Amino acid sequence: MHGLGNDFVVVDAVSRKVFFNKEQIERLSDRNRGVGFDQLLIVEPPLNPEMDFRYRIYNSDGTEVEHCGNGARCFAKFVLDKELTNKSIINVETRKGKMQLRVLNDGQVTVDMGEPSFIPSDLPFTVDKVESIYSLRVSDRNIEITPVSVGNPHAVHKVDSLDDDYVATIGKALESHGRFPHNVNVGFMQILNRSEIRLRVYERGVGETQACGTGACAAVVAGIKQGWLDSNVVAHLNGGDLKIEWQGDGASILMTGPAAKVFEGQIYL
Ligand SMILES: N[C@@H](CCC[C@H](N)C(=O)O)C(=O)O
Repeated sequence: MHGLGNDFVVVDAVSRKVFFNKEQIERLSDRNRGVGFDQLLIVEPPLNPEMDFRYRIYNSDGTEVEHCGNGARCFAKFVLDKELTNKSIINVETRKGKMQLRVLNDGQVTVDMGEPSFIPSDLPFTVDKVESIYSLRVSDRNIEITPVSVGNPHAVHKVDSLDDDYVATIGKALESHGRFPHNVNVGFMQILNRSEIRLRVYERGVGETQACGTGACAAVVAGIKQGWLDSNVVAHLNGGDLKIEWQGDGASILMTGPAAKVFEGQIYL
Protein backbone atom coordinates (compact mmCIF):
# COMPACT_ATOMS: atom_id res chain seq x y z
CA MET A 1 0.00 0.00 0.00
CA HIS A 2 1.07 3.60 -0.15
CA GLY A 3 0.08 7.00 1.16
CA LEU A 4 1.30 9.57 -1.38
CA GLY A 5 4.20 7.31 -2.37
CA ASN A 6 5.32 6.55 1.21
CA ASP A 7 5.04 2.78 0.79
CA PHE A 8 4.22 -0.07 3.13
CA VAL A 9 3.83 -3.78 3.46
CA VAL A 10 0.77 -4.22 5.69
CA VAL A 11 0.38 -7.55 7.48
CA ASP A 12 -2.83 -9.01 8.93
CA ALA A 13 -1.81 -10.35 12.34
CA VAL A 14 -5.44 -10.41 13.55
CA SER A 15 -6.44 -13.52 11.59
CA ARG A 16 -3.13 -15.25 12.37
CA LYS A 17 -0.20 -14.52 14.75
CA VAL A 18 2.82 -13.12 12.94
CA PHE A 19 6.29 -12.20 14.18
CA PHE A 20 9.13 -10.61 12.20
CA ASN A 21 12.65 -10.20 13.55
CA LYS A 22 14.95 -7.28 12.61
CA GLU A 23 16.90 -9.30 10.07
CA GLN A 24 13.71 -10.47 8.31
CA ILE A 25 12.37 -6.90 8.14
CA GLU A 26 15.62 -5.57 6.66
CA ARG A 27 15.64 -8.42 4.11
CA LEU A 28 12.01 -7.83 3.08
CA SER A 29 12.52 -4.07 2.80
CA ASP A 30 15.31 -4.51 0.25
CA ARG A 31 13.95 -3.09 -3.02
CA ASN A 32 16.08 -5.46 -5.14
CA ARG A 33 16.12 -8.69 -3.14
CA GLY A 34 12.95 -8.39 -1.05
CA VAL A 35 9.57 -6.72 -1.54
CA GLY A 36 10.68 -3.16 -0.75
CA PHE A 37 8.98 -0.68 1.57
CA ASP A 38 9.60 2.37 3.72
CA GLN A 39 7.70 0.86 6.68
CA LEU A 40 6.25 -2.51 7.66
CA LEU A 41 2.85 -2.17 9.36
CA ILE A 42 1.46 -4.97 11.52
CA VAL A 43 -2.27 -5.00 12.30
CA GLU A 44 -2.88 -6.83 15.58
CA PRO A 45 -5.80 -7.40 17.97
CA PRO A 46 -5.89 -4.69 20.69
CA LEU A 47 -4.49 -5.25 24.18
CA ASN A 48 -7.18 -2.91 25.57
CA PRO A 49 -10.66 -4.35 24.79
CA GLU A 50 -12.09 -0.83 24.37
CA MET A 51 -9.93 -0.31 21.30
CA ASP A 52 -10.48 -1.86 17.84
CA PHE A 53 -6.91 -2.76 16.85
CA ARG A 54 -3.26 -2.44 17.76
CA TYR A 55 -0.94 -0.99 15.13
CA ARG A 56 2.83 -1.62 15.09
CA ILE A 57 5.27 0.15 12.81
CA TYR A 58 8.80 -0.84 11.75
CA ASN A 59 11.14 1.32 9.66
CA SER A 60 12.93 -0.39 6.75
CA ASP A 61 16.06 -0.70 8.94
CA GLY A 62 14.07 -3.00 11.26
CA THR A 63 13.59 -0.60 14.18
CA GLU A 64 10.15 -0.33 15.77
CA VAL A 65 8.80 3.25 15.96
CA GLU A 66 5.95 5.05 17.65
CA HIS A 67 3.91 6.58 14.87
CA CYS A 68 3.34 6.75 11.12
CA GLY A 69 0.76 9.12 9.66
CA ASN A 70 0.60 7.87 6.06
CA GLY A 71 0.62 4.33 7.41
CA ALA A 72 -2.35 5.12 9.65
CA ARG A 73 -4.50 6.01 6.64
CA CYS A 74 -3.42 2.80 4.84
CA PHE A 75 -4.16 0.88 8.03
CA ALA A 76 -7.76 2.19 7.97
CA LYS A 77 -8.24 1.20 4.32
CA PHE A 78 -6.66 -2.21 5.00
CA VAL A 79 -8.93 -3.20 7.91
CA LEU A 80 -12.03 -2.13 5.93
CA ASP A 81 -10.99 -3.85 2.67
CA LYS A 82 -10.12 -7.03 4.60
CA GLU A 83 -13.47 -6.81 6.45
CA LEU A 84 -11.67 -6.91 9.79
CA THR A 85 -14.12 -4.14 10.78
CA ASN A 86 -17.06 -2.31 9.23
CA LYS A 87 -16.68 0.84 11.38
CA SER A 88 -16.03 4.20 9.75
CA ILE A 89 -14.50 5.52 12.99
CA ILE A 90 -11.71 3.22 14.13
CA ASN A 91 -9.90 3.44 17.49
CA VAL A 92 -6.35 2.19 17.44
CA GLU A 93 -3.60 1.55 20.02
CA THR A 94 -0.09 2.49 19.01
CA ARG A 95 3.21 2.26 20.83
CA LYS A 96 2.72 5.88 21.86
CA GLY A 97 -0.97 5.86 22.85
CA LYS A 98 -4.34 6.06 21.15
CA MET A 99 -5.29 7.25 17.69
CA GLN A 100 -8.67 7.71 16.00
CA LEU A 101 -9.19 7.22 12.27
CA ARG A 102 -12.22 8.44 10.34
CA VAL A 103 -12.88 7.14 6.82
CA LEU A 104 -14.60 9.81 4.69
CA ASN A 105 -17.17 9.20 1.92
CA ASP A 106 -14.60 9.94 -0.79
CA GLY A 107 -12.23 7.26 0.62
CA GLN A 108 -9.83 9.80 2.14
CA VAL A 109 -8.97 9.24 5.80
CA THR A 110 -8.78 11.84 8.57
CA VAL A 111 -6.46 10.85 11.40
CA ASP A 112 -6.66 12.43 14.84
CA MET A 113 -2.92 12.41 15.52
CA GLY A 114 -3.20 13.64 19.12
CA GLU A 115 -1.53 16.69 20.68
CA PRO A 116 1.99 17.70 19.66
CA SER A 117 4.65 18.43 22.26
CA PHE A 118 7.40 21.03 22.09
CA ILE A 119 8.98 19.79 25.35
CA PRO A 120 12.55 18.71 24.43
CA SER A 121 12.58 15.63 26.70
CA ASP A 122 9.49 14.27 24.89
CA LEU A 123 11.48 13.70 21.67
CA PRO A 124 14.04 13.33 23.35
CA PHE A 125 16.28 16.34 22.46
CA THR A 126 19.11 17.34 24.80
CA VAL A 127 19.13 21.03 25.81
CA ASP A 128 20.82 23.31 28.38
CA LYS A 129 18.02 25.85 28.19
CA VAL A 130 14.49 25.63 26.71
CA GLU A 131 14.05 27.89 23.67
CA SER A 132 11.60 28.01 20.78
CA ILE A 133 14.19 27.70 18.01
CA TYR A 134 17.57 26.01 18.43
CA SER A 135 20.74 26.50 16.45
CA LEU A 136 22.69 23.29 15.78
CA ARG A 137 26.07 22.69 14.18
CA VAL A 138 25.47 20.21 11.33
CA SER A 139 27.94 19.38 8.53
CA ASP A 140 30.00 22.54 9.20
CA ARG A 141 26.96 24.84 9.15
CA ASN A 142 24.73 26.39 11.79
CA ILE A 143 21.13 25.49 11.10
CA GLU A 144 17.95 26.46 12.95
CA ILE A 145 15.39 23.86 13.94
CA THR A 146 12.13 23.60 15.84
CA PRO A 147 12.04 20.24 17.66
CA VAL A 148 8.55 18.74 17.97
CA SER A 149 7.13 15.40 18.99
CA VAL A 150 3.93 14.22 17.32
CA GLY A 151 4.34 10.83 18.98
CA ASN A 152 7.61 10.37 17.10
CA PRO A 153 10.47 12.91 17.04
CA HIS A 154 10.90 15.58 14.34
CA ALA A 155 13.32 18.46 13.71
CA VAL A 156 11.69 21.06 11.47
CA HIS A 157 14.11 23.23 9.50
CA LYS A 158 12.72 26.24 7.58
CA VAL A 159 14.43 26.75 4.22
CA ASP A 160 14.12 29.23 1.33
CA SER A 161 14.29 26.50 -1.32
CA LEU A 162 14.43 22.70 -1.45
CA ASP A 163 17.69 21.44 -2.86
CA ASP A 164 18.45 17.70 -3.39
CA ASP A 165 22.03 17.78 -2.07
CA TYR A 166 21.11 19.93 0.93
CA VAL A 167 18.21 17.61 1.92
CA ALA A 168 20.43 14.50 1.57
CA THR A 169 23.47 15.93 3.40
CA ILE A 170 21.78 17.80 6.23
CA GLY A 171 19.07 15.14 6.56
CA LYS A 172 21.58 12.33 7.03
CA ALA A 173 23.78 14.31 9.46
CA LEU A 174 20.88 15.63 11.55
CA GLU A 175 19.04 12.26 11.69
CA SER A 176 21.74 10.89 14.01
CA HIS A 177 22.89 14.16 15.63
CA GLY A 178 24.15 13.54 19.18
CA ARG A 179 21.49 15.80 20.72
CA PHE A 180 18.74 13.41 19.55
CA PRO A 181 19.48 10.24 21.55
CA HIS A 182 16.76 8.27 19.69
CA ASN A 183 17.62 9.90 16.33
CA VAL A 184 15.13 12.16 14.55
CA ASN A 185 13.05 12.68 11.40
CA VAL A 186 14.17 15.83 9.59
CA GLY A 187 11.64 18.08 7.82
CA PHE A 188 12.72 20.75 5.30
CA MET A 189 9.88 23.26 5.12
CA GLN A 190 9.53 26.01 2.52
CA ILE A 191 6.67 28.38 3.39
CA LEU A 192 4.70 29.42 0.28
CA ASN A 193 2.09 31.47 2.16
CA ARG A 194 0.27 31.27 5.52
CA SER A 195 -1.75 28.22 4.42
CA GLU A 196 0.62 26.33 2.10
CA ILE A 197 4.03 24.77 2.52
CA ARG A 198 6.35 22.62 0.44
CA LEU A 199 7.97 19.87 2.47
CA ARG A 200 10.60 17.17 2.07
CA VAL A 201 11.31 14.75 4.90
CA TYR A 202 14.46 12.75 5.54
CA GLU A 203 13.00 9.98 7.66
CA ARG A 204 14.75 8.34 10.57
CA GLY A 205 15.62 4.71 9.75
CA VAL A 206 14.71 5.07 6.05
CA GLY A 207 16.14 8.15 4.26
CA GLU A 208 14.10 10.62 2.22
CA THR A 209 10.58 9.35 1.43
CA GLN A 210 8.06 10.75 -1.09
CA ALA A 211 5.83 11.86 1.79
CA CYS A 212 5.73 11.68 5.58
CA GLY A 213 2.44 12.17 7.43
CA THR A 214 3.89 12.79 10.87
CA GLY A 215 6.51 15.01 9.19
CA ALA A 216 3.74 17.14 7.64
CA CYS A 217 1.99 17.42 11.02
CA ALA A 218 5.26 18.37 12.74
CA ALA A 219 6.15 21.00 10.13
CA VAL A 220 2.71 22.60 10.22
CA VAL A 221 2.45 22.74 14.03
CA ALA A 222 6.02 24.11 14.23
CA GLY A 223 5.07 26.79 11.67
CA ILE A 224 1.88 27.66 13.58
CA LYS A 225 3.73 27.77 16.90
CA GLN A 226 6.36 30.11 15.41
CA GLY A 227 3.59 32.40 14.05
CA TRP A 228 4.43 31.69 10.38
CA LEU A 229 1.27 29.71 9.46
CA ASP A 230 -2.53 29.75 10.04
CA SER A 231 -4.43 26.80 11.51
CA ASN A 232 -5.40 25.07 8.20
CA VAL A 233 -2.48 24.27 5.94
CA VAL A 234 -1.92 22.25 2.77
CA ALA A 235 1.46 20.51 2.76
CA HIS A 236 2.75 19.82 -0.76
CA LEU A 237 5.07 16.80 -0.57
CA ASN A 238 6.87 15.19 -3.51
CA GLY A 239 4.23 12.40 -3.51
CA GLY A 240 1.16 14.69 -3.22
CA ASP A 241 -0.80 16.86 -0.81
CA LEU A 242 -1.93 16.48 2.81
CA LYS A 243 -4.36 18.74 4.67
CA ILE A 244 -3.30 19.53 8.22
CA GLU A 245 -5.35 21.34 10.84
CA TRP A 246 -4.20 22.43 14.31
CA GLN A 247 -6.06 24.93 16.48
CA GLY A 248 -3.15 25.48 18.88
CA ASP A 249 -2.03 24.36 22.35
CA GLY A 250 -4.28 21.67 23.86
CA ALA A 251 -5.77 20.66 20.48
CA SER A 252 -5.20 17.48 18.48
CA ILE A 253 -3.69 17.62 15.01
CA LEU A 254 -6.02 16.45 12.22
CA MET A 255 -4.42 15.06 9.09
CA THR A 256 -6.44 14.21 5.95
CA GLY A 257 -5.20 12.42 2.85
CA PRO A 258 -5.51 9.36 0.61
CA ALA A 259 -4.52 5.70 0.99
CA ALA A 260 -3.99 3.24 -1.87
CA LYS A 261 -3.62 -0.50 -2.25
CA VAL A 262 -1.06 -1.68 -4.82
CA PHE A 263 -1.12 -5.48 -4.66
CA GLU A 264 -1.70 -8.40 -2.32
CA GLY A 265 0.44 -11.48 -1.80
CA GLN A 266 1.91 -14.04 0.55
CA ILE A 267 5.36 -13.78 2.08
CA TYR A 268 7.42 -16.90 2.81
CA LEU A 269 10.00 -16.18 5.51
N1 LIG B 1 6.42 7.70 7.12
C1 LIG B 1 5.89 7.95 8.36
C2 LIG B 1 6.79 8.02 9.55
C3 LIG B 1 7.43 6.67 9.86
C4 LIG B 1 8.28 6.63 11.11
C5 LIG B 1 9.49 7.50 11.09
N2 LIG B 1 10.43 7.15 10.04
C6 LIG B 1 10.19 7.44 12.46
O1 LIG B 1 11.25 6.81 12.57
O2 LIG B 1 9.68 8.04 13.41
C7 LIG B 1 4.73 8.92 8.38
O3 LIG B 1 4.00 8.98 7.36
O4 LIG B 1 4.47 9.53 9.39
